Formats: sequence, structure tokens, C-alpha cells
Amino acid sequence: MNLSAEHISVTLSGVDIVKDISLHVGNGQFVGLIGPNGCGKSTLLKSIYKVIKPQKGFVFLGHKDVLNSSTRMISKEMGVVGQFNELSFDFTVHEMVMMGRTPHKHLMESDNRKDYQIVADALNKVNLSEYADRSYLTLSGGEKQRVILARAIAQQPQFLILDEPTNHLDIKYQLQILKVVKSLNIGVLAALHHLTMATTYCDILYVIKQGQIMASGKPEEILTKELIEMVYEIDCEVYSNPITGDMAITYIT
Ligand SMILES: Nc1ncnc2c1ncn2[C@@H]1O[C@H](COP(=O)(O)OP(=O)(O)OP(=O)(O)O)[C@@H](O)[C@H]1O
Repeated sequence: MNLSAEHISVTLSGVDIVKDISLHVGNGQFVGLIGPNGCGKSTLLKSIYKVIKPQKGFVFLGHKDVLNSSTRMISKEMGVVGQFNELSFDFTVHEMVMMGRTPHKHLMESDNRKDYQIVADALNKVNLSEYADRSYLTLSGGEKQRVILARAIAQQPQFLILDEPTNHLDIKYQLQILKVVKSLNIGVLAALHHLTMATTYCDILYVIKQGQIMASGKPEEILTKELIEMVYEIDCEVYSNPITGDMAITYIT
């Protein structure tokens, strides 16, 4: 499913955080948002998944007007993996992932065999099948992150929003999570910090600085030394990795 956000502006405590941003995610595309800390990536994502109400702009998921639809209706089609995954109450990993089925159920409808299979498959995808009975609060940050992704997968969304999904993860799981997300073959909009991973997994990147889009397009076409230096205020070199042939970036300190 495709997503269009048009002319989104968000002002918080009198400060303009997101300034007239428009972006498009095509059906099955993996689109990345990159930019320095505090540039407005999370705020933009939150305004797309209805946690923050933007002062201006609109969002369409397929033909649905996201900002004027109920959260329940949107959650049938849009999954979200946020940055912070803390809870006050404890649940088992199985219960956490089963929550992903809620938007598809009627009030008081009990979980059926299909739901159990979907939850088991989602846990398997993130390598946590053996953690089903563990208490969520006892998990490490990286394990929690994978449970939240499993919950979003169990939701069977047509579109996924990820806010720094590889936060807390070691390199093996960073690669695994992005691979799993890519294999879902649904539209994905993800805020990412790791630039070379963003170039490997994203079809299109939007580069944000101070709430505005500085560049957008295919990673290899837009991520130049000049752009990275301007956006992140650091020196770097961009080159072709001699082993993989992929784009590589070295930061010069
Ligand atoms: N409720 C709020 N009131 C005032 N300022 C806010 C509020 N929420 C966020 N901000 C500010 O908006 C700016 C953008 O924050 P945001 O979390 O969107 O950045 P980000 O690009 O996701 O950063 P990071 O990469 O560090 O996660 C920051 O300066 C933040 O302090």
C-alpha cells in the first residue's frame, strides 16, 4: 500500500519542528528518513501515525485519509515500531505479540488457532520463538525491540512505520531486522541513523535537516560527500566498498 504525506507542518511549544514536508512511499517501497539528532524525524513520523496532530498537511494511506480516520481503522493497515518500548505492567512475550491481532478482532472476541499461528510465525521471524513465555520486562533492550517488531508483523499491516528500528540491536540483529522488514514486501517508512545500512536497504531516502527536506531520491544518487558534510556538519569520504561494491562512507575526525 502506498502512503503520501503532503505539506506536513508541526509546531511544538511555539517552535516549528517540521516545516512543510511532503513525501511519498510507493507500494512495496522501503523509504528511509535520515538526518541529525533533533531534526524532526520522529515528530514527522508521529504526525503520520496520528500521535501528534500536525498544524497543516494531510496523509493518505492508499485512498484513506489517515488524519480524519479512526485510530482503529488505520491500525488495521498501518503497523508502528516506535523508539521507546517501555511498559509499566508486565506481559509475556506471547501476550505482547498477540496484542498485534487486536485491530482485527471484535470486542471480547477470543484468540483462535489462526491468531496463535500468526504469533508463532512472527516470533520465529525475529528469532524469539523460545522466548514466548518470558516476561517482557526482563528482556534486554534489543530483545524488546524484536518483540515489538514481531507484534507489528502479527498485525499483518499493509504499511509499516519504523522509528530507528535497529536502536539497541547488535550488528547481527540490525541486519536481520532490516532483512525481515524488507522481506515483508509492504510499504515501509523508517527513520534510520546508520547511513550505509540506509543505502543498502532503502529504495529512496529523504534527508532532513532542521525540519526541512534537504534532498530526496535513490541513496547512491543523493548521498554525496558534500550533502553528508552539510547535513551532519562532519568531514567524510564516500567511495565504493572494494569488497562488496556497495557505497561506503568513512568519517574523518
Ligand atoms: N513536545 C515537544 N515540545 C517541544 N519540543 C519538542 C517536543 N517534542 C520534540 N521536540 C523537539 O523537536 C525536535 C525534533 O525532535 P525529534 O524527536 O522529532 O527529532 P529526531 O530527528 O527524531 O531526533 P533523534 O535522531 O535524536 O531521535 C527536538 O529538538 C525536540 O527537542
